[in-house]
Amino acid sequence: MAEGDVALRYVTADLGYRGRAVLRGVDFTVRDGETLALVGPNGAGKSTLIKAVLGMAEVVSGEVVARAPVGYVPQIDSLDADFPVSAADVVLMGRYRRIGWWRPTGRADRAAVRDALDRVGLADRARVRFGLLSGGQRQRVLVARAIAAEARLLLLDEPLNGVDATSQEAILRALGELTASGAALVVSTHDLNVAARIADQVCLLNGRQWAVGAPADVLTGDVLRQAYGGHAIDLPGGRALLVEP
Ligand SMILES: Nc1ncnc2c1ncn2[C@@H]1O[C@H](COP(=O)(O)OP(=O)(O)OP(=O)(O)O)[C@@H](O)[C@H]1O
Repeated sequence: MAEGDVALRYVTADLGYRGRAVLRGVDFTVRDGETLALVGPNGAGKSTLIKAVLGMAEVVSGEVVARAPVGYVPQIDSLDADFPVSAADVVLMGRYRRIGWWRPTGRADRAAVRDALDRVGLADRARVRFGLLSGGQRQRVLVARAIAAEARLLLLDEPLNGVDATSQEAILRALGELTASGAALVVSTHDLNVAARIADQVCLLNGRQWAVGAPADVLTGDVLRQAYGGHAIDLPGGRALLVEP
């Protein structure tokens, strides 16, 4: 298979806040049609790596080059669920970059919203208030918003965190369709089984980039033991590993 165009590249990047790096040595490339999974313990720097693309964290040194337009799916608990809008309204926000928020929405926008909700299995929830949906359904709406935006590079921060099994499968199916259509994805996850299942590359973080490569090369006991000092982790294939500090 021919290699896709570069969608995202980190070049020996140190990332952080107010001039202080919290994550060092990030160095990888994601191409069209590829999924890169970000894994690592709490506080490893997964969100920071994603936020550096969006200008929400600082590139202290090195370089981060992303191809626009970028879609971002934030952690669900960072949102105000009482927001008085419907699921369809939230998805429509993904179109604002294209139509300008002050312009009336057209038929094509409404069709794009319906299609995006359908792709995450929520076509029948379009008019339901966002805050009345379950956590998993809200997460699916946010994925639909990124789909409606027609972004070619999507950054998803823990999209499966606290999500029920039905929503998890709907989200993973939608992500698979996005990469099949040529989008590049970066997905952070605590779940190494999910990483092994969806990723072409896995990037293992803990304050610095410990490893990046094919899942079979990165998700090994030896590599994980080094990066996750003092944590119990679930390995792909249902095995568990207790890591001594
Ligand atoms: N706005 C901020 N200002 C300063 N430091 C921050 C800020 N946000 C995060 N950090 C610090 O950066 C480090 C990495 O945090 P980050 O949220 O990127 O990790 P994470 O891997 O996403 O963690 P989690 O899995 O718990 O969400 C942590 O030490 C955190 O305290």
